[in-house]
Amino acid sequence: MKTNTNNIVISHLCKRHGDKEILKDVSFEAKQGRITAFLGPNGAGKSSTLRILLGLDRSAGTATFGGRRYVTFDNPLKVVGAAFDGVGGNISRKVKTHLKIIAQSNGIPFRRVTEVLKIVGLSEKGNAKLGTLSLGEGQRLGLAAALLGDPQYIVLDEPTNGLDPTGIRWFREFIRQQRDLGKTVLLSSHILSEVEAVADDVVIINHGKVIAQGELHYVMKNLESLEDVFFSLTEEGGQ
Ligand SMILES: Nc1ncnc2c1ncn2[C@@H]1O[C@H](COP(=O)(O)OP(=O)(O)OP(=O)(O)O)[C@@H](O)[C@H]1O
Repeated sequence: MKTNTNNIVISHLCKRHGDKEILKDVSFEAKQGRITAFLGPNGAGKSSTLRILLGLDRSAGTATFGGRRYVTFDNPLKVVGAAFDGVGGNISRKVKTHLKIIAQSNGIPFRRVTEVLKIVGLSEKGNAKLGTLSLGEGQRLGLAAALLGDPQYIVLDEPTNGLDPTGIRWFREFIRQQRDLGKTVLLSSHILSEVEAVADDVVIINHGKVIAQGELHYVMKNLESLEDVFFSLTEEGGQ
């Protein structure tokens, strides 16, 4: 049987900040063609894990894309698309220019800028200045930047933060399309109900420790919602 290698594999991450152990042997996989939601309350360790995955921080253990660490890719944007909070960039710069600068520094043709603006529904905003974008438009621009290199892996930290109901609906449709294209999607959230509708698999982290993982319907068992799952697990000693 052919094994699928386009998975994100997080393996035995351990991390301390001073006396505080913030990641305690964190291990899980995000599989190709599936949406994996990485869930947990504020301060649980989600961003710390994603930062290590994206080579922005170090720790014991390994975090790889298809068996390779992020820092080993020559043109990472062509392999991994990531969006963390905020767009960054000069607020007086045009949306198109912002994306062109990212494209240029990653060997991506400019025509891709028009394509990604269309994918995220921002075609009309190409000449708008970054500083004039709404929160939701900024989120879409972050996604556009992540998609520039048509990456296999999509890693999004709190992608629905600040989106209104229309934006959340749009995002769900968008991320399902990416999954159906065969991408490996990992997204973090502390708002369980916002990812419940799209997640195939879930990983729940609390106090730096993975307390549950598996297919959404398996983890939810007979409970009504992920909120119920989360509270039942943490009340039973998820510390
Ligand atoms: N540089 C640092 N120095 C000290 N403590 C840190 C540092 N970075 C993170 N932490 C701590 O590590 C823990 C995990 O933080 P992290 O940002 O990974 O959580 P999170 O699950 O992403 O939370 P949120 O949903 O609020 O973004 C927190 O207790 C945080 O205070």
